[in-house]
Amino acid sequence: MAAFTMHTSAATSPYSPAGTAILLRSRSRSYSYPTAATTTIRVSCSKTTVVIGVAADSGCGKSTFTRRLTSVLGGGAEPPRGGNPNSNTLVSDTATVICLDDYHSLDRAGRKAKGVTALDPRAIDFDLMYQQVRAIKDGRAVEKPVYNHVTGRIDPPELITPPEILVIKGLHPMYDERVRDLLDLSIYLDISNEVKFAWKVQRDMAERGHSLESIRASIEARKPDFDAYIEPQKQYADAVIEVLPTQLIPGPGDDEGKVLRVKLIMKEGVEHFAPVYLFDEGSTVNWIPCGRKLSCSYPGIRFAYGFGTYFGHEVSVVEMDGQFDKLDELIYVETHLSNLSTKFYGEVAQQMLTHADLPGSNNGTGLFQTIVGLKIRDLYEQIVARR
Ligand SMILES: Nc1ncnc2c1ncn2[C@@H]1O[C@H](COP(=O)(O)OP(=O)(O)OP(=O)(O)O)[C@@H](O)[C@H]1O
Ligand SMILES: O=C(CO)[C@H](O)[C@H](O)COP(=O)(O)O
Repeated sequence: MAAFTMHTSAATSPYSPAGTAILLRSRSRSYSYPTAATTTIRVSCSKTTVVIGVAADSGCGKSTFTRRLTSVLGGGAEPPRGGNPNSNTLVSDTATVICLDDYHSLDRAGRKAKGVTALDPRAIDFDLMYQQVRAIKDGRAVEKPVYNHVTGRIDPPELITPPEILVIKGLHPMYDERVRDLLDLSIYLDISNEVKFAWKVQRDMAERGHSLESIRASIEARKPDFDAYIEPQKQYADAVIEVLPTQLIPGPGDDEGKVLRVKLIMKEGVEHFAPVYLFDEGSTVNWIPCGRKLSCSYPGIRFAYGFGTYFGHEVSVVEMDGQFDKLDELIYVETHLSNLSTKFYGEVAQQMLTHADLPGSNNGTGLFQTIVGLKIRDLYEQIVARR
């Protein structure tokens, strides 16, 4: 159920530190962390690991998003050299992406024996997840376990050294309060049931030979735990990319789930994260860009911009329904969006063209993932500059 309403209420920043400073020293920096009595945070360091959380159900675009993100950050992302061929980690010059599946405390057989799904917190070692993310943020390397998706077992650990940006992607990056508090920005990819089903069919039926019935059964089997443990995390997200069926096709709509209505919901008041807007900040806008400058075939394209509340937080929302015919014309749309955190004119369009082969490159999923990637780069640069 969508939690976005057009009322207003007080914004709450997830970052409201309070406490007395305790000085900790790590390899290349010194920090002072808050405890219970003052609001002082003193930080001086030569190296900073910014931590980003990306949450979504399985098969909902986390890997696609992190590929776009590492590209925006620069340099190719690859599994650790010479390591486990089934590693779930990606390392680039700037960022390391770890997959939280690696913190499964129960392997596939263990989950089966106990009758719990991979979404159930009992299958996850949150203590270790917290300790290791905390350590990396503090500039210390860790030996992280590896969950092997080929064998379904937990492999020997791999070394993770502190990068400039650590992305933790998976089912539960915002589930545990201790881990959540380590995040400098949190993203939730909110894929509606209809679209999730269409994507699963596309991947698991076309590419993996599963039957329609087995795909339906697997989604149904995970749904209670998804509703209980995964979806509630979206209330903590600083940005949500919500993917819904189109409203541009009347009647039964688009039953292949190819034409999508995508919303970028951005919390107000988040440090270093200024929401993107269309035309005029704070107004309500409906825009059909099709015409001389943007080619649109049926069913066209519609943008909207407005604000409201999401789980009690003030938010701005940019929405795109439909798909682009010609990606090189996207620059026309880009010029009407502000606060994009681009470094040069046309950077969004350039990123979208570079990754035209990734799923969602012709619609709002690719557009908003790219924009969130640029915002993360900007957030990182602001944090480093401040420190
Ligand atoms: N924006 C999109 N548009 C269309 N299909 C998409 C989109 N994003 C993802 N998909 C489909 O979902 C599949 C899974 O995407 P991706 O690997 O990025 O998800 P994931 O959350 O990392 O999955 P997993 O957790 O299973 O590794 C893709 O192969 C594609 O079929
Ligand atoms: O939801 C998942 C995470 O994306 C996987 O189902 C979970 O990690 C278990 O993996 P596998 O099915 O390979 O044992």
